[in-house]
Amino acid sequence: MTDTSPLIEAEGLEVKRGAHVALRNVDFSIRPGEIVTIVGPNGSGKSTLLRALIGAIQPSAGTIRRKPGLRIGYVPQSLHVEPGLPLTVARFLKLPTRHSKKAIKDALEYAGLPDLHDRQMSVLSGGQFQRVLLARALLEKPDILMLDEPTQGLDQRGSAEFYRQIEAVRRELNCAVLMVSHELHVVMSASDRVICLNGHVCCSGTPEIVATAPEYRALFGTGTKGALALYRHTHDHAHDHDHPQLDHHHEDHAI
Ligand SMILES: Nc1ncnc2c1ncn2[C@@H]1O[C@H](COP(=O)(O)OP(=O)(O)OP(=O)(O)O)[C@@H](O)[C@H]1O
Repeated sequence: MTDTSPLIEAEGLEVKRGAHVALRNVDFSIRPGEIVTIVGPNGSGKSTLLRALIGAIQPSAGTIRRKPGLRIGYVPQSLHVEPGLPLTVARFLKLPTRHSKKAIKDALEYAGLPDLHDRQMSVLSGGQFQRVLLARALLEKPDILMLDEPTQGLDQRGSAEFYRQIEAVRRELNCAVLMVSHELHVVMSASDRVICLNGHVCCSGTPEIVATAPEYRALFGTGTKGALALYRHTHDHAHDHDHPQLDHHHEDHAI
């Protein structure tokens, strides 16, 4: 039988950054194959939550349980690569752990970059660079992929394409996805569950439930309504089998 127990589970999490309490009383869990998105205003603790779940920051209270042997693929917001440094994509992907040529080729393919092997890192476009970071995370064969605002600096189309790639990766590799994003309209409709954070969990649930929650509206207003519907109209065919809980017949009601 498939094991659907949570990959990571946090209870009563409190995380301090210096004297500042960045997170308090946060409960969280993610199951195999789920796409969960964290939204919230600047400084609401989104990156802090991801870093605590990875184990990069110690919580000051509460517990985090990771499934034994859990493999996490982490895609950071950005990464500085010395511009003058001659470094091909393939070599970059071998740092710091060596991987076989085949593994690198597969990872680039999953990330949507089959031909970029020998390209210099310094000449990549923003979208290509983020996909290389995605390929690097995929090399770890993650049970869960964590992305911290991975489309910063990409234009709207570039980020929509990036998120579609993430959905394709999830389908093919069957990994869970936990991401932080500001692009509510794109990301919320692609998620199974959305968590709205503001130092604590304001509200959480399916994109529809969160978009209509008063706590969410107090933070973001109702401005995502049109964009959320628009994205659905454009992409609902591709998403139907992935998100059976999304009912496309009710797009006109007030979300
Ligand atoms: N090293 C640190 N020392 C002190 N305070 C910190 C540190 N890192 C983060 N903080 C504070 O913790 C809070 C949460 O920061 P975090 O980066 O998690 O927010 P975020 O929701 O990811 O923000 P953004 O959307 O702007 O990226 C912020 O108020 C921030 O100023």
